[in-house]
Amino acid sequence: MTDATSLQHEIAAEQRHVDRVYARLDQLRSDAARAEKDGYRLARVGNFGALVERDAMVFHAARRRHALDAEREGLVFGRLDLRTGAVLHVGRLGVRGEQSEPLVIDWRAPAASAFYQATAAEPRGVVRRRMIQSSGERVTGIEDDLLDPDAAPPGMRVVGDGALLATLARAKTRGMRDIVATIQREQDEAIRSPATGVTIVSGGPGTGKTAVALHRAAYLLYSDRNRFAGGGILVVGPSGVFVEYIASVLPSLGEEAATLHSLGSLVPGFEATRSDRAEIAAIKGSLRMRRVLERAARDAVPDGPDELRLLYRGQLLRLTAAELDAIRERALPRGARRNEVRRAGFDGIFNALWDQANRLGIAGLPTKVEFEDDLAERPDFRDFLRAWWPRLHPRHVLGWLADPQRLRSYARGILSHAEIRALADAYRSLPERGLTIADVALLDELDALMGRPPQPQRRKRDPYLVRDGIREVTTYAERQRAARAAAVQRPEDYREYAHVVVDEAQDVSPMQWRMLGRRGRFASWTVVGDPAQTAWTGNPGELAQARDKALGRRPRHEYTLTTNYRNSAEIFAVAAAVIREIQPDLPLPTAVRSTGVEPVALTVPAAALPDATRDATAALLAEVEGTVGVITPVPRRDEVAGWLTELAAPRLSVVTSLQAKGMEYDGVVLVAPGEIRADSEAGVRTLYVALSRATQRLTTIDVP
Ligand SMILES: Nc1ncnc2c1ncn2[C@@H]1O[C@H](COP(=O)(O)OP(=O)(O)OP(=O)(O)O)[C@@H](O)[C@H]1O
Repeated sequence: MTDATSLQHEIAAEQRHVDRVYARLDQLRSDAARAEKDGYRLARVGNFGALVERDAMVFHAARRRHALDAEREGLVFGRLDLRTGAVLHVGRLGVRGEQSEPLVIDWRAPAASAFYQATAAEPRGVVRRRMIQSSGERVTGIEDDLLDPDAAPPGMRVVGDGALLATLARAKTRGMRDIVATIQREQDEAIRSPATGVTIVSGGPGTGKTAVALHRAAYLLYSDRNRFAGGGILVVGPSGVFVEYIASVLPSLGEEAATLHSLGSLVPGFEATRSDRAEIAAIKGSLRMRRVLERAARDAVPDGPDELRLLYRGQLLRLTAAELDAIRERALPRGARRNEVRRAGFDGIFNALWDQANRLGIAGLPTKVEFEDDLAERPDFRDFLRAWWPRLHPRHVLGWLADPQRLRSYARGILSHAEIRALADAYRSLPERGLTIADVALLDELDALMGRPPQPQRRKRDPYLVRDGIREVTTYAERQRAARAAAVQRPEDYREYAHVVVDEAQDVSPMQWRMLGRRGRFASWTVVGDPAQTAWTGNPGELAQARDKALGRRPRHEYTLTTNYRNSAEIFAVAAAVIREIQPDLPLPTAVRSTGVEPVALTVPAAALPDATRDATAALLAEVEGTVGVITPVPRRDEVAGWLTELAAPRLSVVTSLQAKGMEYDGVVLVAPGEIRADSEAGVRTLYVALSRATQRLTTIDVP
């Protein structure tokens, strides 16, 4: 038999199995749909036992039907032939036949781990591992690894030459793809790391850290659904662009119980996308900001009343600015939260006025309680209290930093003069340009410092209320559904996640670690990053301290990934040379794929930059099938996007070097790399990130 007929023969054999799986799937799906309907019919029988039965039936049937639909595409992707003679198929979902025999094993199940873990050196009972590629329901290719030739039965065929490389070479869509069929051993170990404690995954560019983090979320949800779907999994990435890029992976793994956020969107109501320059980010991210904010959170409100004058029974009662400040400070001892102790402030005012009224010997003074009631009824007095101690939103207090005088008084002795000047400059544009990503962590800190204003008591949620007006929840299934809906719409400031995944962790500042820590107090963690790619130029000691505090004393499990699956070897060589300039001994991953195409490096006069960028972008759009990213220095993003309006296409993105973090494109045009390099102390590292985004083609265009 020739290689080609041998391959066709094997494909046909796998197709038979795959057909059987889909036929069974259709049967299960219609069973599930029928069970759902029957469940509802059972309700009419009306006895309690029938209702419980119906509940379970409807709930499981609906969930199952949903899973079957979501995972249909390319359901079966692997096969193991074991020494024992047994054959296992591995897929996105477990499917059993009519006699309960496993037709497909879920990739997350322990029995499937050999599919990812077995190697020729350590075959773990696997003789042949087969990857099955399909398009829809049709098997299109097979790639085999013979792991234990001595145990191979006569006639066992081995075909193909590398599913991984074939997959890697395929063009990308805008979103990240799931790698479930080709997870590599070292990645699998990190994915299946214990569910408790902190799992730390590091590795150079393109080693699959993000892919691992997302598959780990899916794995955790599978291994302990109650715990992780109940509490929820929070996945945090650096930017909105990045979160959009990875968002498609989790649902495609069948998991929707995860909440995705960027560091700029973690505080409800805010969606910051703007980055600060590195030296400003270093100030805003420093733990010293906590002390600056503490002072702000205790300060008098701008434009608040600076004295109180009140006529009471013909006598003037008066509190001066100094007296008002003293009352505020007494009512707000260190550690007290301003929004929560308003009442104490008001009591301070009543007491001071009462003492004064007594001192003045006002005729016919009523009891203290009546005196307070008298005052409380007066609109002018109520207006005073509201203006003097308003309920403050963190956004108001952060806004005070835009006033250089206030900023100076809060930061004196904490930040250096130069830092205060730089920060004042940066905050001058706050009213027009809005928050930056780094500001969001400061808002969160202020929120923690000031507390929530006491809210009017909400009416308790009626557990039997399904939706407006529909109160009849009689089934377990409906309650489950209602509970799940509630879980997805967790309260806005939900902070009790069961697991927190932090991607691009090298860029999380100390203040951002505090923000994350508040959301993961009861969580286990997966922290994924590459220190060589950091843009952080602040104090490294502070960073380690804040991170350790957020992660607590939980046991740590560390993994390092060593193969770069993204870049062609030619492209990674250029990126590697750049990082070697500052870290000659840094262990770098090995890029496994060679395209034979060298990156193009152009230098053009500044005036020619727009044309050169346009030409290079058009050329890459023609050369690659998938996405093209144009990466620019931060201040140039909009200008460069303006040059490219005629080329606008869904597969073309223009992003800053900071937004490019974690991203991947088939072709990359890097504009003005020299400016990125010179931008800050972290410039070389940011350039390293930008140079390692492309899978196939890279063109850099510098200006002299
Ligand atoms: N086992 C694998 N099979 C197929 N593709 C893979 C595998 N591992 C990683 N990849 C692909 O390699 C690319 C890089 O992966 P990913 O973005 O997760 O890397 P990373 O380590 O997070 O990179 P960076 O640090 O540069 O942001 C992605 O396209 C991913 O799908």
